[in-house]
Amino acid sequence: MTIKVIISGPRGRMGREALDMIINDKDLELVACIDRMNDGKRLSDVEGMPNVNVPIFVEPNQCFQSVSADIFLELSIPEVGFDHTKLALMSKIKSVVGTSGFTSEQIDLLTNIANENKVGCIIAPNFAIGAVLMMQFAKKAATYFSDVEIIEKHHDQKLDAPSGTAVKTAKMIQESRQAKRQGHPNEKETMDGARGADTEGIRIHSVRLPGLVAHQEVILGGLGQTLTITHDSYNRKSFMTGIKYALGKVMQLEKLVYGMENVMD
Ligand SMILES: NC(=O)C1=CN([C@@H]2O[C@H](COP(=O)(O)OP(=O)(O)OC[C@H]3O[C@@H](n4cnc5c(N)ncnc54)[C@H](O)[C@@H]3O)[C@@H](O)[C@H]2O)C=CC1
Ligand SMILES: O=C(O)C1=N[C@H](C(=O)O)C[C@H](O)C1
Repeated sequence: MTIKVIISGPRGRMGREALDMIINDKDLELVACIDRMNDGKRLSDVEGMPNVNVPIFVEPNQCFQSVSADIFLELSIPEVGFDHTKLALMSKIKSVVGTSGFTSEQIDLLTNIANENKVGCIIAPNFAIGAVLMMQFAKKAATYFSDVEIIEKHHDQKLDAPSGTAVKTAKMIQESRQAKRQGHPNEKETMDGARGADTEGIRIHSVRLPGLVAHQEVILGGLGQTLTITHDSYNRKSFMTGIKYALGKVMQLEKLVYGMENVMD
């Protein structure tokens, strides 16, 4: 039996790559798309899209009520991704969420909906295996180095800052160390933002430049030494193995899991 997938954001950079992955995988079947335009059209009617005869919906609820699907794959924009996921879970459709930029409160709300309805959901700040390992290594390193800063670097079309990966990395590091104010106690910013965003003392610096895809450095400092843990995604294929893995894993879940590290064997 194939796993039936609805994808949100099919014309985006991630959506387009995920469409190809799903279409070429014998275990997966694309059954519908949610987009901000082309309502009522078939995917095959849209220029530049693969020749697959599935419906496109602008209204997520109309899609969830009329299409039989196993999983909703959210890859659109932060502004709508939360509502889409909430509606999918309320319709008892398992969800895999790649879209970043959700607040902690939004993640808590989705967790409650998924867990109360016993519907599987994976929110993956980063699907790339190397990025997940980078976060785990950073968490481990922070048990020895309590001073740490994060530099995340992305393409200049990214809507949210800091990145979902940086936020999750900081959360994982916070599990290994006490909240700590870093730097000189009397330090002052003479230009706003010079020290980056502050999350329980961990500073996150966001770089946005054309030419970049998705990159992160976690720099840990100790007496006379630093340790830098780096991950680079050079293209969006780097995320596809993780998406395929999450689609398989979420089928076994009846609750929400935040982070791929929590479903990796
Ligand atoms: N978790 C992960 O490993 C990764 C997550 N991302 C995240 O995935 C999301 C998508 O990234 P990209 O593809 O680079 O962005 P993109 O800007 O290329 O694509 C977003 C797409 O969403 C569509 N969209 C806008 N409103 C919509 C609506 N109401 N319904 C359905 N679709 C709508 C846009 O038309 C666009 O085609 C971002 O939040 C990004 O941060 C990106 C790469 C990896
Ligand atoms: O927008 C992107 O491109 C990416 N977004 C995710 C994030 O916010 O961490 C994952 C990856 O970094 C690519």
